[in-house]
Amino acid sequence: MDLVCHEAPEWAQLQVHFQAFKEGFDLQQAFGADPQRLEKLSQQAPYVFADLSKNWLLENTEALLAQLGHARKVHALRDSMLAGQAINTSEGRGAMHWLLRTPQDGGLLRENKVVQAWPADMRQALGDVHSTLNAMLQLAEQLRADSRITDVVNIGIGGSHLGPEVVVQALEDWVDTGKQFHFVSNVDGHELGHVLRKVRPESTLFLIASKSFTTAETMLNAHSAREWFLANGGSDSAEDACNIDRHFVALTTNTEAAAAFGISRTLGFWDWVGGRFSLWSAIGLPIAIAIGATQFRRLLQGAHAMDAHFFTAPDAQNLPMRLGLLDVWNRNFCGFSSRCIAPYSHGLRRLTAYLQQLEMESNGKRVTRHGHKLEVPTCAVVWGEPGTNGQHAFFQMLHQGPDVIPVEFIALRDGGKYLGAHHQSLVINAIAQAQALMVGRHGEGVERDCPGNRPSTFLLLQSLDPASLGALIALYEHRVFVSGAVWGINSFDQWGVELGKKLAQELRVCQQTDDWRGVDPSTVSLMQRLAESPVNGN
Ligand SMILES: O=P(O)(O)OC[C@H]1O[C@H](O)[C@H](O)[C@@H](O)[C@@H]1O
Repeated sequence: MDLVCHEAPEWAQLQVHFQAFKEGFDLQQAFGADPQRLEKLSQQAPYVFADLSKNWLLENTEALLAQLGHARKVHALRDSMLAGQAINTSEGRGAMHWLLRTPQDGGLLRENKVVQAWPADMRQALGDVHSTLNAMLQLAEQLRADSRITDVVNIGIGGSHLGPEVVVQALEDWVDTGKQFHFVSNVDGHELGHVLRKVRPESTLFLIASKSFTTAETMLNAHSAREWFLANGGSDSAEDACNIDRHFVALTTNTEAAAAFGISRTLGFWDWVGGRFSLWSAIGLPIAIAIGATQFRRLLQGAHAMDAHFFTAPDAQNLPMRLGLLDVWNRNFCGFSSRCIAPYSHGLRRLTAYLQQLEMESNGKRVTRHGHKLEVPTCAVVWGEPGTNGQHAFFQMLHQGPDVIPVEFIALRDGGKYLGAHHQSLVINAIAQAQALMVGRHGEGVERDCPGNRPSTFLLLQSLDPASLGALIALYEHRVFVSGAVWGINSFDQWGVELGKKLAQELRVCQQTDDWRGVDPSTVSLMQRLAESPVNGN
């Protein structure tokens, strides 16, 4: 029987190792004691330079973590992922999002001999990936050239929203269509309503993005968008120029449901693409319309370079492996319950929201994939805001609060087309914050003193271009895989989110029948308050 993670002898070894930190570990002294510290704890991975040296790591911490990784069979699980095996055990599916960015001939995976010969089903899957990709990019180019379309409205939620939104925002300097992009996710009618106020049916393209094509929020928004379209001059007859066929496209694995909704143009994908890993699939259509086929392929190329790195680099130089193990170290041994993400980039302002789904929906679990209960914490809370804004808000707590919270800085070497002085100021602030967290301030009075010795990681991209962004996102995907594998959890399902959806449906039935049997008094009272009209604002 498989051991749960904390029963592994390597786990106990790391607990003993952590004792050294209790006896007083100081980051600045660690740099003094080892002139090679920076070199050992930093690396260049494809498109991403990473400096891990300001973390609570001793000379041999990473080696001990790598031993834990081996004991937890992280590499074997990685091989299973690569072989397309059903590592998403609770749903009986593979997790092959990496295949979505693999070139038709196997690219770097074949060059690096990761894949010698694809088995027939894998060849078939790769062929299907490329036919859909080609069809999607062709459609994207057609739509880009269609000057009658001025606005693209993506309706989707979770994985069918966050990835495309983050990428389109991040690559704003690469958006060259002259079209406006809108992302509607919330079932709160204000979001859709505010977009519909700005657009006209004859110049708007609606993308209905939903892997399942059953998600309540997306379906309600899609129905409302269609009603608005028909009520404002659009038609459901193919004979009219402004018709649903021309103005709605579905992005889904459930092509039948899309057809039943009345959308004939559908781009499909496969159940082995998890929602939060789907921006590389047909769900990426808004990205492809925004930046065009060539740049979309660059996004895939950057991610593929990171895939090949993850599948081939030795542990000591494998960035997703190092970061995934660092996450386990920080969470389980150092006891840090959250991690702050601070992208020093306006383009990456929604990256944290994206990572919250990627990390917390993947690894926010407390049983192993074999059904054993874990007695140790798993995924840290991921939170944050872009810098320098965060500095003028919650950074106070990072510097002087009683809890130690590791911070992850993400910065760009080249700031793009805007004023150099702005970019200099932005990046220098990021570097100075990482320095301040480490050195602290002492001897200036209790209120002013900052304890310092606070850990951080610094990720540096050359620029916010499609390939670098692809690599950055793939880095996070694989890092989450690594920590999930160490904890022994299935990082690819999300049963926890089902419960609230089911209860919302049940409450609707209670409300319709006015039958509240079995429902707790607090819930009943809230539901009844909803039904009452407010009196004097109370
Ligand atoms: O793409 P859809 O099927 O509409 O799903 C959208 C989202 O909703 C679900 O509740 C899941 O928590 C997410 O993983 C998913 O991305």
